[in-house]
Parts: sequence; structure tokens; C-alpha cells
Amino acid sequence: RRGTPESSDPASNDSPGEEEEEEEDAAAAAQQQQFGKKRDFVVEPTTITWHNITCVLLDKADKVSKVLLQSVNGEAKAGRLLAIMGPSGSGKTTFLNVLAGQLPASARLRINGSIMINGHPFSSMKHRLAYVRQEDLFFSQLTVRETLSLAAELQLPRTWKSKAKDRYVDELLYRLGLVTCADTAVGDAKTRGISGGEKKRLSIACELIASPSVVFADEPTTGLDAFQAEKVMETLRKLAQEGHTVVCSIHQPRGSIYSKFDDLVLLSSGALVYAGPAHDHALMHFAELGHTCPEHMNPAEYFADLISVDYSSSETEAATKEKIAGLVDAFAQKAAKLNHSFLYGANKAEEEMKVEIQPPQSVAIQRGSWWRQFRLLLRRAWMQVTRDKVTNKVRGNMALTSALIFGSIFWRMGHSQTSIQDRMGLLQVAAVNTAMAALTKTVNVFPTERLIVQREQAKGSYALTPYLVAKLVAEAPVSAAFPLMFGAILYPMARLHPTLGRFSAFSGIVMVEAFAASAMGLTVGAIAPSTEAALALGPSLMTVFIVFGGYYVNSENTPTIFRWIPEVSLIRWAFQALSVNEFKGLKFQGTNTFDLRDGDQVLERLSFGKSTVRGAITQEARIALFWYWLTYVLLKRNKPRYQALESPTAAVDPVN
Ligand SMILES: Nc1ncnc2c1ncn2[C@@H]1O[C@H](COP(=O)(O)OP(=O)(O)OP(=O)(O)O)[C@@H](O)[C@H]1O
Repeated sequence: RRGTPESSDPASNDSPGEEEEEEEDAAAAAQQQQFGKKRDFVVEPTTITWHNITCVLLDKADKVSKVLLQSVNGEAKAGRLLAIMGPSGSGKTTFLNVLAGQLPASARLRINGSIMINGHPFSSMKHRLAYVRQEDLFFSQLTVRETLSLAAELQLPRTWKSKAKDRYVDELLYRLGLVTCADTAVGDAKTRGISGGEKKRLSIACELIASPSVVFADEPTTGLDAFQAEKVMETLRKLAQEGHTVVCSIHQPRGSIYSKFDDLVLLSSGALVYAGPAHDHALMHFAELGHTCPEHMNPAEYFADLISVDYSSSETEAATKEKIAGLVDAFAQKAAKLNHSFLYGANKAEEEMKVEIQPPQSVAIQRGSWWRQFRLLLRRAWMQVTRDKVTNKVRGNMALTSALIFGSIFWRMGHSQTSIQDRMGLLQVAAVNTAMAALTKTVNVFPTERLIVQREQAKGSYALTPYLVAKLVAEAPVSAAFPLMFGAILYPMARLHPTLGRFSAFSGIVMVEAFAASAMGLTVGAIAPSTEAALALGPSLMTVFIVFGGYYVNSENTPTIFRWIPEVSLIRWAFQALSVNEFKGLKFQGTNTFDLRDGDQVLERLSFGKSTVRGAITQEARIALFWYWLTYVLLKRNKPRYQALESPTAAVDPVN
């Protein structure tokens, strides 16, 4: 059952009567006052049980080189907050990823074991699981409310009226304590937005849209100050109290955070040291083994010290490893003796609940039509590009400054013989500057945007084509504005071919070139693993196209193997189009017989004699389309892949 406030039920919104609407509004207002006081969402109780989860890393000879998880058993229950704790490198994130079915695939990894959800195989629960990742990624210029509203538009069933969706979003804002920052932009490194804790709670809110029963959160307090960490954990505790099954990994929580946990899984070097209720049960378990937590000490700190290997000397290392091995054995024996039933102190009511639980229903997101997806994504892309004042200001300043600098250097070129070289130099500079500005802007932002899009696509929110088309349409006017501004200042300053038609063609050429460079930036951003890598790869690739841009080297003089490069160089076609546009019909003064008297002779020298502006722009447009197409293919192919869980029978013996 999708957890919605009653008044938000689509069925209740279908009748348009005014009276009913008023009643609805009154009900909604009354409900808003109650937010946070009672449980507004009904969540299907979900129990996850895992047995013998083993994860190993294989070497080149397919032998086990490292055991990441070793025979981990346990259970996460509805209405409880389970924390996975352990020292750094103990396997917390690996384990959480395995439980959520989102361990990145690797040929060197093997996972075995079984995970059941309400007694059913894990795979049938695809859309019921929410995974809040460590990094919070958003479109920086959208406000908190806009971010959530868009997610609601893309994920909630189409039968919902927009009023119902708005209420749903309002309720989420209340539940997650985001009301005060609802109309603040999310922000990024350039523009200050909401705080780190608010971002984390927004991530949780976005994950809750599809009304999942289970919420996984990977180190949700990392990078937050104590106050924000407390608020985030309080949010997760509330979700558990509302009936969600909440599982989070956490490094070393403060005492006040530890007190919020219901259950605990303690891992050390991938082995299970304890699984069961937090607090008294856990303290008693370790006390029985001779490790009593001092009265006023934070149990989380005590456990962390107890299960960490001390590498300060070989003796301490051996001693702590032996102690931990003893704790792992003791827990395994105790669990086996009690047939795991003591883990959570299963009581009768819970046993009864287990029987009542139905197989999970499929809640696959029903996407709207292509046009609807396009419209929504266009709005988002438009808001992102037009509101990003800092980036637009920098781009505008760069276009203005470089136009003024080059305009001053090539100030009012005449028609002497030496002006021929100056003109060629200026046209090459214009082509390179336009391409570089468009490329760097794109590679700076696209790798991060790609991750957001991949996450949204993994949820099935929309298809790739409406996203890409919407992005292109929204960004086109802004992307065109800067090269046009550059050209409009540079052209008269340098006194290039002074007719309106030639100026218009010049503007058109730099605009198409900017689109092609931006498209190339998208491809680079789609393959590079990070922004840093994209910023290294993009300009290097562009340098090759600059070298074969028609000015520095004549491709006929280069080895045959390189002769195709000018055909695909966006700099070459832009330079060629700019040259034809500039030199055709231009006369030069000359005194010697070997002087070039008109532009056609110059074009012959450049091997552009038979070329036309239209032909070169068409080639440039083809290159732009090629890069767009390649981006599409790469995004389609490079979906995140997750490691499959193999059955327990196929288990790899971690000892061998
Ligand atoms: N794909 C992989 N290839 C190689 N080693 C891996 C892989 N995944 C995990 N590991 C190793 O497994 C161990 C556990 O990693 P994991 O990230 O799960 O630990 P963690 O407890 O979450 O650590 P931290 O608290 O520092 O984030 C680490 O030693 C890590 O280097």
C-alpha cells in the first residue's frame, strides 16, 4: 500500500465539486497542523533476513585474496532502526550495498548467501527500497520544494491530481523538518544554499517519494556537525517509528545518536562480532564475555575500541586480532545454539505479524508520456541554466574580456599583405576561444549531473531522450548568447569583412561551433569518472583538434594515419567557414607580383578554394550531432551495474 495522507488519495480528488474542494482544503489544513504529531503514512511492514552473506575479492588466478564479509547473518525489522557499526574498512558500506542489492559489479568480487524480504526472494522488491547515498547530489539552482515537487511529478502515478501531489510534498517537507528552508535553493560550492544536514534530509525526502518500506542510508552523518548529525539521525529514527525498516551504516556515533538505535550489527574485518538489540542486550552480551562497558562511557566508543585492531606493534596487533577472533567465535556459537532466535528477542506479536505479511506488491513508477517527461525536464533544465547567475556572469565576463583583448590586439586590420596573416590568426583564435569556452563549461558540470541522472534513471523516473532533448533546448539560448556577444564585440573592433551578411554568418558559425564543442564536452563528461578527469581529458582532446584546425599544419603533410582528424575537427570546420566568410570577395593591396591580391587566392593557399560557408557549417552541425549521439549511446550503456548475489550453494570457501 502506498503511504499517502487520506486526503491526498487520488480517488478523493477526482470529483471537481467546489464544496468537496473546500472540505478537502479544510482537511488538509487540519492535517498540516498535525504533521509530526501522528503517523500520516502507512507503510507495509517489511522484514529483511539475511543468511551466510559472504563477499570475497578474487585475485587474477580466481583465488580469494581478501574476505570482505564472512558468513554474516541477521535481520532488520519494520519499525526499528538498525545501525551497522565497525571500524574503518570493516565492511559496513560493502554490507549495506549487498543488502540493498547495489554493490557495484566487479569481475573480482563474489557474493554468496541469501536475502529474503518478508520471506520472499529479494529481487521482487525493486521499488520498495530506498537508498540514501553518502553524497547528496542535486540540481543546485532548484529550491528544496522544487526539487521534491519535480521528483513527485516524475515518480507519483499520473492519476494523482497536482493538488494531491503538492500536499504530498508539503507533508514530506514537514516530516523531514525542511519547512523553513523549503524555498531556499539547494546551492553548491559556488552558491551558498541549504546546510549539509538539510541536504541529507532532502536526499531522504527524495527517496521517500516512492513510499518505500525499507530505507538504507550509507554513513548519513559523515561530514555533518554534531547538531546536524543528530537531526538527521532523529529523522531516521522517526521513519522507523512510522513503520519503515531503517538500516544505516555509521562509523563512530556520539552517545546521543547511539541511543536512537534499536538494533546493532557490529563488524570487524568483515566478520560478525554482534547482531541484535542495541543497549542492554549488547552490553550484557559483551559483559558475559568479560568485556564490561564502564558505566558512563558511550557504548559505541567502547565497542569501537573493543573490535579495532591495534597496529601500533606486532604484539598488540596479534593480541587484538586474537581477542576479536574470540568475540566472533563466541557470537557465532551463541547464535547457533539459540538458532538465531535471540538476535532480536522475537516476541509473539512479531511472529504473528510475520504470518500476516503479504508478498510485496510491485510499485513500479508509471512514467508519463514522452512530452510530459520532456516538459518537466525542460522546466528543470531551464531553471538550472537561467538561475545560475554566478556561472553566467563568469561566462559573460570571459566572453567580454577575451573579445576586448583580441579586439585590441587585432585592432582595425587594414588590407595590407601582412593583414592576411593577422586575419587568419584572428579567425583561428576566435574558433579556439569559442570551442574552449563551451567545452570547459560543459565538462565542469556534466559529470556530476550525469550521476544525478543515472540515479533518477535507476528509479525509472524518465527516459534518456526527453532528458537530453530538454537539456539541449533549455541550454541553447544561453550557450548561444556568449559566442554571439564575443563576436559582436570582436567583429567591429578588428574590422572584419564589414557587411551585415558576413557578420551574421560569422555569428552563426561561432554559435554552431559552440554547440559542437558543448556536445563534445557532454561525451567527455559521460565517459570520465569524475569532473577532474573530464577537465583533464576534454582540453587534451581539443588540443588535437586545434593542431588539425587548418592553421597550424596542413594535413596533407602529415602521416596518412592522421589525415582523418581534420575531417572530424570542429575547429577546422569552424576555421574553414570563418575563412571563406571573411576572405571571399576581399581585396588586398600589393606591390609585388607574388602578392595575394584577393581573398580567393588566400583561400586557395589554405586549400579552402572550393569550400562554401554553408558546406562547412553543415559539416560542423554533423560533428555536433555525432557528439550528441555518442553521449546518448554512452549514457545508455554506462548504467551502474550491480553485483549479483549468488546462491549459498555456490559459496566460495573464504579459507581457500
Ligand atoms: N571493489 C573492491 N575492490 C577492492 N577492495 C574493496 C572493494 N570493495 C571494498 N573493498 C575493501 O573492503 C574493505 C571494506 O570496505 P568498506 O568500504 O565496506 O568498509 P567500511 O567499513 O565502510 O569503511 P569506512 O568506514 O572507512 O567507509 C576495505 O578494505 C576496502 O578497501
